[in-house]
Amino acid sequence: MNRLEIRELVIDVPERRDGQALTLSVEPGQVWGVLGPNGAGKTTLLHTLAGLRGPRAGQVLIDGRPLAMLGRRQVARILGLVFQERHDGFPATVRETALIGRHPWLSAWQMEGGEDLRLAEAALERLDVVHLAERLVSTLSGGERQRLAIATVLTQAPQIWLADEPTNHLDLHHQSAVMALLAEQAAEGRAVMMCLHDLNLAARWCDHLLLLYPDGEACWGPARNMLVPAALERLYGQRLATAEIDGAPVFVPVR
Ligand SMILES: Nc1ncnc2c1ncn2[C@@H]1O[C@H](COP(=O)(O)OP(=O)(O)OP(=O)(O)O)[C@@H](O)[C@H]1O
Repeated sequence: MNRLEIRELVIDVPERRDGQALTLSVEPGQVWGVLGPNGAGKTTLLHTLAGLRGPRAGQVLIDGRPLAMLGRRQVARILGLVFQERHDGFPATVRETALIGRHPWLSAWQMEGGEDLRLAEAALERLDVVHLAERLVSTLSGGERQRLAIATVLTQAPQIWLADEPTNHLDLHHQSAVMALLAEQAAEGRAVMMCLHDLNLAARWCDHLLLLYPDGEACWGPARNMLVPAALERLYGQRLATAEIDGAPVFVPVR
């Protein structure tokens, strides 16, 4: 089990003054949601946490060790990132793509073995794309691609999940299935942080929330403390009506 710690972190959003420094820990077993309007810096934060871009200030630590001091392979064995956007590099099938998740676990030139194939197959099955295993990725629909991206990270088997809008392109059933998968990952002792645009998915599935405001302001804490209608209305600049269904708050934008 690994914990992700953010210490006095100022993300580098181009052409924006320094935002509030973030200090928080994503503990094994926790599901964090990052909420904020377009351009608030959610993707920038996730990429900073994954070590893909540097912060303006502060540190990202895994189990107390600065991310910058860990090798890329070591990081890739611990931390998985579901990207918001993806581009086809070279023609590959769905199965070959899922198997890319095993690369951090293989030495240079080592072929994937039976256990790697088994993990990939199980992940494809779990994300409901196993029937597409032989298909070229370029032929997939948006939702099928999204499910493959998550299956690839599941094949990678990281202890820390960073997911950028994991429910993008998904129909209602697959949205629920993916949120249930991420909650299950946490219940098994992994740490999960995801960016979400859907407040209601966040309210139902996340136990902690980080609100990122477009001016760089931020607040974070247990979800029940963050799901305050006035704070959410200010976050999105949008009036909301609130109800409660199944014990979770539900927010609907109103005119
Ligand atoms: N290379 C760049 N040059 C200039 N501005 C950039 C660059 N990369 C990102 N930005 C800006 O940084 C801000 C934060 O972008 P980011 O993708 O992190 O936002 P986000 O909260 O994930 O948005 P969304 O909800 O639209 O996905 C945006 O205003 C974006 O236009």
